[in-house]
Amino acid sequence: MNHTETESALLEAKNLSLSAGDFCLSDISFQLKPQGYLVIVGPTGCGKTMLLETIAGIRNIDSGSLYFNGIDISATPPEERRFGLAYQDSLLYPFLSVRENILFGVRKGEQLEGESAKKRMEELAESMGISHLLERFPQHLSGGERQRVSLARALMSDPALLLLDEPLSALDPRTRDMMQELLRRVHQEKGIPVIHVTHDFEEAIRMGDQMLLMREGKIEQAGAPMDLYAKPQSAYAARFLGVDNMIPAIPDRQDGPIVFCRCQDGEFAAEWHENRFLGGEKAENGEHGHRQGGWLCVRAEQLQMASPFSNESPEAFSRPMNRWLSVVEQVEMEGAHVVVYCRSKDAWRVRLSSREWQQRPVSPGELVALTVAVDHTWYVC
Ligand SMILES: Nc1ncnc2c1ncn2[C@@H]1O[C@H](COP(=O)(O)OP(=O)(O)OP(=O)(O)O)[C@@H](O)[C@H]1O
Repeated sequence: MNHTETESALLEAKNLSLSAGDFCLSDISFQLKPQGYLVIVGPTGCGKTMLLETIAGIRNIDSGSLYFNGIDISATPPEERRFGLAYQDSLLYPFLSVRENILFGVRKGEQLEGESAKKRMEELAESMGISHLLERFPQHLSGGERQRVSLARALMSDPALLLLDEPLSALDPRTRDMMQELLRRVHQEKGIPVIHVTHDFEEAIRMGDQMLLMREGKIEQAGAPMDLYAKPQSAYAARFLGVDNMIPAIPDRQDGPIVFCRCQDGEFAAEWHENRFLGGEKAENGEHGHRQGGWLCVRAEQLQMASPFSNESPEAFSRPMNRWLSVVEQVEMEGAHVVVYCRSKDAWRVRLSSREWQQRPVSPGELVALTVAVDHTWYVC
C-alpha cells in the first residue's frame, strides 16, 4: 500500500482518469477534508455519477490514484472501502420490505443479522422518521419516504464515507427541506463525511462546505461554495451558477487585477481572475464585431439603483464604481425580493430586498442610475 503525501485529507483523488464508451473522466484531482461535506455539481451528463461510482469502487480507474486516510485504495474492492452509497432513484429491492431493505445493508451484499443489527436498524428508522413504514414494500412509498429508506440503508453499514447521488431530486420543496435538514443532522451529529452529487447549485450552496463544478468529465472550478457563487471564473461556471447579468464585453486594457472592458453601455472596470483573454468563447450575439470577447458579470443583488438626479447612496461612492443610466422596463415581485428589469443598450436585472423596494419603488419607463462596485464586477471568458 502506498501512502499519499497529503495526510491531512480524508479522501484524495490524484489525476484520476477513466473512460466508459465515448465518455471519459480526465485528470480529476481533489481533496475531501475530514468530516467535510463535498458537493459535486454540474449539468446532466458531465460525469458526476461516474465520479461517485469511481470513488465507491464500482468503476475501475485507468490512471491516477485514490487515497483514503492516506492509504491508496485505487484497487480496493467496493465492499472493503466501507462507503455507503445512496442513489437518486433509491434502487430499493422491490420484493423486500423496508425493514429487509435496510437490513440488507450494502456490505458484501449480505443480510446483516443479530440483535445488534436489529437494534441499529430500529434506531436508524426512528431517526429517519420511517419506523411506521418498516413492513411496507417500496412500491407503496412516496418519493421522500423511499429516499429516507435509501439513506437508512446506506447508513446501516456504518460507512466511513457517505456517497449520495442526487438524493433530493424529484422531491417536493417541503420534503426536500426536511431531507436537507436530516442530511445535515446525520453529517454533523454522527460526523460522517459526505460526497453529494447534485445538479442544483442552490442545494450545493446550502449543503456543502466544498464544491467541485464539473464540465464534460473534468473539473471546471473547485473551492468553497460561496466563493464559487460570488465569483465563477468562466462563462460556463457563471451560467451554471446563475449569474443574472452576463453582458457581452470586449477587454481593452488591463491594470493589475482590473480589466477595462467595453459593453454597449460603455466602459466598465472589472476584476479579472485569470489570464484567459486568448482562447475564450466568442461573445454569443456578435454585436461587438469580430473580436474575441467575454462577459462582464454582475449579480443582480449587487446592482444598486438610484435616481439619476440625486446623489443617493453616498456609501456606494466611497469605493470605485461603475455607473450608467438605464430605463426600468418591468418589475417582478418575488416574495422577499423584487426584480427590476432595466434596459439601456444592454439589458440588466436588479434584485432588491422588499424593504429596499418599499423605500424607493420605481415604475416602468423611469430613468435610473445603476451602479455596481468594481469588486462586485468581474470578467469571464
Ligand atoms: N458504461 C457506459 N458506457 C458508455 N457511456 C457511459 C457509461 N456510463 C456512463 N456513460 C456516459 O457518461 C456520461 C456521464 O454520465 P454520468 O451518469 O456520470 O453523468 P451525470 O453528470 O451524473 O448526469 P446526470 O446528472 O444526468 O445523472 C454520460 O454521457 C453517460 O451516457
